This record gives sequence, structure tokens and C-alpha cells, in this order.
Amino acid sequence: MYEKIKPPTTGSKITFQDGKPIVPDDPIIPFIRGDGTGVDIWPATEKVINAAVETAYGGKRKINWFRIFAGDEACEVYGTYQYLPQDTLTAISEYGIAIKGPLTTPIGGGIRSLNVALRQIFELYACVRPCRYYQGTPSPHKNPDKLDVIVYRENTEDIYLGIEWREGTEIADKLIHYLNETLIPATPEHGKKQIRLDSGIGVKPISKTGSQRLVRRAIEHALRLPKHKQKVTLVHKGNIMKYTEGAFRDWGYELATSEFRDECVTERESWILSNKEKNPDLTIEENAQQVEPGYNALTAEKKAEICAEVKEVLDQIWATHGEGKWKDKIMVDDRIADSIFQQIQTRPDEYSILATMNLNGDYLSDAAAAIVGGLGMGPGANIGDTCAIFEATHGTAPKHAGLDRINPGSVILSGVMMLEYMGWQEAADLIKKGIGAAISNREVTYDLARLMDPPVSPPLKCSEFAQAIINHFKD
Ligand SMILES: NC(=O)C1=CN([C@@H]2O[C@H](COP(=O)(O)OP(=O)(O)OC[C@H]3O[C@@H](n4cnc5c(N)ncnc54)[C@H](OP(=O)(O)O)[C@@H]3O)[C@@H](O)[C@H]2O)C=CC1
Ligand SMILES: O=C(O)CCC(=O)C(=O)O
Ligand SMILES: [Mg+2]
Repeated sequence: MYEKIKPPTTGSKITFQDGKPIVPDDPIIPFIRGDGTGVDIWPATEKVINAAVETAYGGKRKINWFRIFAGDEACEVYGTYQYLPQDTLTAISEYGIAIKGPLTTPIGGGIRSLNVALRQIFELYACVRPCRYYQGTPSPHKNPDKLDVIVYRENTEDIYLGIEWREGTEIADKLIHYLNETLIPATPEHGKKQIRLDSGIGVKPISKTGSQRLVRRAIEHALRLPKHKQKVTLVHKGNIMKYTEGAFRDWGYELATSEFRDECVTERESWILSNKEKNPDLTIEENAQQVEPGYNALTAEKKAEICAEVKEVLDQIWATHGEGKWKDKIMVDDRIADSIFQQIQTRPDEYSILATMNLNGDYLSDAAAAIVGGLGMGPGANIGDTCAIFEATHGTAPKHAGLDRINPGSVILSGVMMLEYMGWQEAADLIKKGIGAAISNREVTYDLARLMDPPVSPPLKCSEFAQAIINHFKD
């Protein structure tokens, strides 16, 4: 069945039922070491996870690691250009849960991202990237502890589908002429716009299916959070990209107010309900004036639309959500993408789950990780209905590769997410405790060491940080 790899001789398979993993006590879990700093990070991660499982379960549970290959290592084992061998895909599909280090993607040409390919091949449509603060972690921000968000990033479409044509190629040329001469003139709203002939062209597909399955998972996650964190913010640039990013927002609200009608209230609905609670005699139009800034300057048609919206909300959900009942529901709101970048810095505690399209989520997860201590502390999970692959937010950080200095924290924390996903909470908790204690004790790698006041010198090596985490299990 496999060409060049052999699964461990002991261990059992993880299976999936109704989108949830069923995990034996001796699961086989494939891992990809990764390129660049993967060579340093993976051994550290494996050691910490093994120690946590052993300490938590005293031998009753054990992970049987299955080494599989992707990226540069795969080319060494399978031959030139064999970046993502069939063996690797077969192993992930057979064993269901995998964990990986980062993989290199060349810029401007060469292979397309292997990381993205894995997400698309296995329909891992939700990229989940929690950004929370560990006490004692240095940060350029004054109150990094106020940020506790989870980026829920759509993981299979948007520009990451990679459908684009290089400038000057025959297809790019044909496409531009077709757009300029046929499609744009046939669309009155595009007026006399034209695409320059020396353009590269990329396609940005955003589907209702992709958007709604992502938002569904985000809302389901919010339902599991403590009451004060039950909030989902739809992040988009819908003012500019109306039919892709704007549609993402609209489909998100549509899902929240249909499938999750009893559990959710939108921000606008909450204003309408609360206006009426404060003043039960408020007319529909007075309520509309309070909800819509600049209402009095609107056209009659637009005013009628807002009044209809107010009436519909009161007719449909006053009984279930009114008289303050909406305060116990999941709040669904939306923010324009550029604004959310400043909001997570200036008003971090107002946000919880940030549901995003692919590109916005990529940017936002690096930015949020920076606030709570940098990319060395940014874990992630790619989740689908029958498979999950855990990986950090960061990449291969090539200049640090092989030096035993990089922070393994984010892949270790991705391991924590994997253990939690498997239901092995005790092992996950031990690692979180170990990381927290090591940081509070100023036992940190170079990235955190240089930000600490006073700076830690010398910092711990990557391997030493892993050992420090383990040493603190028993604190
Ligand atoms: N999922 C994946 O596998 C991903 C792969 N990539 C790929 O990785 C390659 C390199 O990308 P690049 O843009 O340099 O981004 P990286 O995330 O690899 O690194 C950028 C910088 O972030 C900091 N950093 C990254 N990882 C850590 C860590 N574990 N601990 C501490 N600091 C860290 C370092 O900053 P400093 O030097 O200042 O300390 C590093 O130089 C590219 O080929 C890219 O496509 C990128 C993102 C995700
Ligand atoms: O695949 C890559 O090289 C980059 C992906 C990335 O930046 C991410 O998923 O955060
Ligand atoms: Mg990224």
C-alpha cells in the first residue's frame, strides 16, 4: 500500500463519526517534520507531547508516531519534484489526524504551496488559530492579556485556490481582451473601466457553501465558550469587494439568523430590540432613526427599507429575544478588515471569534500572534469533517534553521490543540501549565528573551525550552 514508508507495527486508527474523531488509547498519528526550522521544532514538540501523555496517563495512553514526508525531505526520499508524495496523502487519509511542521513555498514561481494543497485536498475548511496570552510573555503591547481571540479562517478558497495567469501569457492576454471587450461593457456598473494589457490576472472565488460551512463551525465553537466570549465577528472588505467579501458577510448573517436563530442575535438586531426595551412606545420610524446613522438624509426608498427591517426584527424575534433575552445569545457582528486590525490593538477585549476569508485570516492571525508574544506562540489547526491537520501559524523561518534556537512554542501549542481535539485534555493541560511556568520563570528562547525587561541572556535553546516545559509539569 505504501511505496517508501511503513506505519508503526503497534497502534490503532482514529476514525470519524458525525465530524468528530473517535480516538483509541494507542492512536497512530502521522507527522511531517517540515522544512527549515522544522528540523529543530519537531523533535522538541514530539518530546513534550510524549512526556505529557506519559505523565498524564502513566502508560495507559500512548501516541504511535508515523513519520511521513512532504517538502524538501520528500524530494530526498522520493526523488526530484516529489514534494507531496501519494504515500503522504494515503497516510493522512487513513489515519485522520496529522501534525506538521512548516513547508517552504517559493515566491513568484515554482511549486504552489504544499500547506495550502493539504488543506484543499482534505477539505480542511476551517483554519483555527487561537491567540491568547501566557502570563509573563513579553509583548510590544501594554495589555496583551486583554487579547483572547480565535481566528476562524476559511481555508479552501479565495485567492488561495491559486487560479491566476502570469502577465504576457496567451491566456492572460485572451482573458483581458474578453473582459475589456465583452464582459465589462456588458455590465453597466463597471462603466468604461479597462484592465491594463500588461496585467497578471488572479481569480478570487468566494462561495456561499465555503463561507457558510466556516461560519457554522465558528458559531458552534462560540456556543462552547463561556458566556462573555460568545461572540462571532465576520471580518470582510465588503465595501470594496461587494460580491465576494460583502457576500461572505451576508451569507454569514443569513446562516446565523436561520440555522442558529434561537442561539444568535446580530448586532443590529440588538440595537433595535434594546431601543424598544428602553422606550416601549417608540415608533418603527423612531427606532429606525436610532439604528441607522444619517437616516433623515436617506431617500424615501431607503428609509422604507430600514423601517421594514426594524418591523421584521420586532415581529420575528421580540418574543424570543426581546426584554433583554438577546443578552444571553451569541452576538454576531461584522467589521471591515482594515478596521479589525486596529480594533484588536485598541479594543482587544471586545472580540472573541473572528470569522474570516482565507487571505484576511492569514494576515490577521500573524498580527494577533504578534500582540500576544510573536509567531513563536501562534498555534493552529486545519479542521474538516473527516480529517484534521495541526500546524503552527508561522513558516519555515529559514535563517534560524538547524541552529537549535527557534521557539518551538507554536508547534507544541498546535500539539495541545491536537490533544484537546482528541479529548486528551489532561495531557494538553500539563503542556499549557509547563509553557506558562517556563515563561513566568524567564526560561525562554531568543524571541521572547529579547523582549523581556530586563532581557534574558543567554536565552534557552529550542531543545532546552522543550525540557523546561517538561520540568514544570510537576510544579
Ligand atoms: N504553514 C506553513 O507551513 C507556512 C509556511 N510559510 C513559508 O515559510 C517560508 C518562510 O516565510 P517567512 O515569510 O519568512 O515567515 P516565517 O513565519 O517563516 O518567519 C518570519 C519571521 O517570524 C519569526 N518566527 C517565525 N517562526 C518563529 C518561531 N517558531 N519562533 C520565533 N519566531 C519565529 C522570525 O522572526 P525573527 O527572525 O525576527 O526572530 C522569522 O524570521 C516561506 O516559504 C513561506 O511560504 C509561511 C507561513 C506558513
Ligand atoms: O503556505 C505557505 O507558504 C504560506 C501559508 C501561510 O502563510 C499561512 O497559512 O498562514
Ligand atoms: Mg500566514
